[in-house]
Amino acid sequence: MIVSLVARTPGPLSGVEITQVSIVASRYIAIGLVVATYFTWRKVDEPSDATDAEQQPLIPKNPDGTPAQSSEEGEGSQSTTAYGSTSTTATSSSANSTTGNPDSENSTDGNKDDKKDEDGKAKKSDDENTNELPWERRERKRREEMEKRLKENGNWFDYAKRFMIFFPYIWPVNNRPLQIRALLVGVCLLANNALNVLIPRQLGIIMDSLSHENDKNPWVQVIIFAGLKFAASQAGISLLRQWLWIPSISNLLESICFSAIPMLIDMAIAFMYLSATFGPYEGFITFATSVIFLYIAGRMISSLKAARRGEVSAWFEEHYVRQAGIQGWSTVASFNQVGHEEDRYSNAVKTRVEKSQNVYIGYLFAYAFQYLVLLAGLLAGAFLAVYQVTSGQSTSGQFVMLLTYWTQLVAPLTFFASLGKSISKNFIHAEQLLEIMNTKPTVVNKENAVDLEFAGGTVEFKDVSFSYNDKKDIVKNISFHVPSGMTVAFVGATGAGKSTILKLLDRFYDVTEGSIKIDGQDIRDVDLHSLRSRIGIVPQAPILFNDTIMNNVRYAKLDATDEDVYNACRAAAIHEQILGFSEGYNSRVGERGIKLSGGELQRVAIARAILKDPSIVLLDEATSSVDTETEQKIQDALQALCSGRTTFVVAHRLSTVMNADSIIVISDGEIVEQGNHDELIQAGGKYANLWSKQVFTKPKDKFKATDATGKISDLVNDLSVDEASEEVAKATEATSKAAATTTSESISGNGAASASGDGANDANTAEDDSGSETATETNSNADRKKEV
Ligand SMILES: Nc1ncnc2c1ncn2[C@@H]1O[C@H](COP(=O)(O)OP(=O)(O)OP(=O)(O)O)[C@@H](O)[C@H]1O
Repeated sequence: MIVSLVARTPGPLSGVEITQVSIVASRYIAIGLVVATYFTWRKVDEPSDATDAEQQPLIPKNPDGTPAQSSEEGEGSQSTTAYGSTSTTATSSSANSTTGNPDSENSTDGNKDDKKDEDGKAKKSDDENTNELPWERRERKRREEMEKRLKENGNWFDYAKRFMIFFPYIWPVNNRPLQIRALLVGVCLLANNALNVLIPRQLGIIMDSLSHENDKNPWVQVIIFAGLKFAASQAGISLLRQWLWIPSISNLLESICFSAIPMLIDMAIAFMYLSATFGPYEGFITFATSVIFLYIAGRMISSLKAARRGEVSAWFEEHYVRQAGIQGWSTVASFNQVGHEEDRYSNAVKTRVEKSQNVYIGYLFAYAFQYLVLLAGLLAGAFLAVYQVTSGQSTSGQFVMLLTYWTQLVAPLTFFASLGKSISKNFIHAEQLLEIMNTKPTVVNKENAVDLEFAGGTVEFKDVSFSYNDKKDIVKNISFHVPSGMTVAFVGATGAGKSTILKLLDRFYDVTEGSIKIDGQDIRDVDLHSLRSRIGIVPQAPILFNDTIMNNVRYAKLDATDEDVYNACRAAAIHEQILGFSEGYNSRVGERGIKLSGGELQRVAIARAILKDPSIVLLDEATSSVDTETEQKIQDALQALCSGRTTFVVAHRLSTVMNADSIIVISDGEIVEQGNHDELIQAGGKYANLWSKQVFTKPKDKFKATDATGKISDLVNDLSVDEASEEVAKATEATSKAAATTTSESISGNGAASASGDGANDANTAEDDSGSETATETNSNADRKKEV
């Protein structure tokens, strides 16, 4: 077009030529807008570089690059015994001897660390955080950018602006080839716009050349027409565009970029071109028709928005009911509720279908009305053109061009109406996504949080209270100090808050009051990633992904070799069993690990923790579902895992925690007793009470053992015969002592009396938590701040 304008004979520009120049100008403006938008957004993200994220292993390394173990072993080995070992004297003395000192030491450490933190903060700017991998930095920046944008106001502009937070997810950030493709796609779209006007124009030229209204060669004009049609066909620019845009990024973006924007450009061109050819009235009619059409389409869409929202929620409800039924199939089957579930699902489907039908009917009426508007516009435009042709102001070829152009214009307009529907649908879905993205996590990194500086793993809980929902305190003002490498066990009634304490340490939740410190650093001040990379947890109910066993175990350390995984599984006493599965390590475990037994699930979780090689170990009922023999094997592995590392164990089976360096008895969120096994048995309080119940069989127990030796007939726990006899003797002695002191001691004696009564006299009596707790609580409140 430019070439033909340059090559033309000099003279004033005709209306058509002015239009052509305008078209070219509008294209460049459009390209300019696209480029400007790109550069505005580009500031949000870092440019890619050779050391880019995607090329790096996903597993973060220790800051010092050394294996976690090496830095801790020195300290841990001083006073440490393995999990399950019984260096009680050393432990308690070391623990007790530091009752005052570590506090002061820690506070000094804390001050030092605080200072260090401040220095660190001053030294390191955000971008200079050398411990941060490029992909982490980019993620963080995106998050920050997103947070900035998440400001909700009521007007339309802000509503649209809120969706800009999706931009980094739909634009190929840091992918230069894809960005170039996107720009080429823009060029293709503009070429399509040009073709939309050139084809009808060419048709008019052919008509005029045939009727000798111009002196052009009709043969050549037909060839040019064929060339333009080819370019506009599925084999032309459209094919090129689709090839360039194979990586589809999002429906919404495609709809806007490939349909809405080109259509707006088409409208602008049509207005200018028809004004130049038939005069301003024709252009005005076209413009007015388009605007009225789009206005009505917009109104219809917004009036149907509520119905669409209803349809989307019905769709989600249907999906939820189906998923819940499938996931809980065993509950459904065992409670004979298949019929109930079928009804629930069919009701959900019925509701969704009804809502869909309402929306569909609404759209049908909207389309019909929009069609009438278009028809009225065409009629008005055609009447005006007919008048101009009959009055000699225009040629018949131009009339043909008008009709053809109108048809071409109607197609994108009608498409735009349906596009409005899909855009509105996408926005409604995007709203739901926005809601999720707007939900702030309860635990987040503090601004400029620094990495945890690990120095052995000393853990301190200071006046910690916590509640899940502000209504009831689950953990109440607890304090204890655990020197590095020690093993601490939490025991107590179900629901007492034991698991919650472990979750607080792993910072799944932040404490409501008080503080938790690791090596003198408040865990709220350290980077969450650096904290969790130090902690390995075996949860009470481990959840596996619906993937192979190999991938599930490897999840703890994505770059672990197969051999590493085998070793971890061997240590967790599950290797042989996995080999026995039909596809060995490649067997899939099903949704949440449903295809594994409870014991297998726990052992896979233990293998995962072993593979992670953490510095602090949290075992929450880690072996509750395995049989005694297997547990014995796992204990060896756990012993190796916990050796030299600060370990927290929650267990109901007391035989698994009796060798811990310190045992803390929790009742209703409070520490009611603490000490090692012997001390607690001697104290004859709640622990002795629990112990005696686990050691003795109940007199009325119809499963009382009747083996040949008869020696172990009184034992119900999983201790060896010798151990058991010894423990029974100890327990009996302790409980008798406690009973003897009952009469003379008023406060601590209540607990002892309860233990004695329960344990020695009536082992079958149901556990009287409240009775014995009052006394022991009072007694142990004074000791609450005692160190482990
Ligand atoms: N996410 C949560 N939201 C609200 N309450 C919770 C949540 N998790 C646990 N709780 C409540 O907190 C209390 C303590 O739970 P926790 O799991 O810590 O007990 P526990 O001593 O470990 O019990 P168990 O021995 O049965 O595992 C319980 O009453 C429980 O209902």
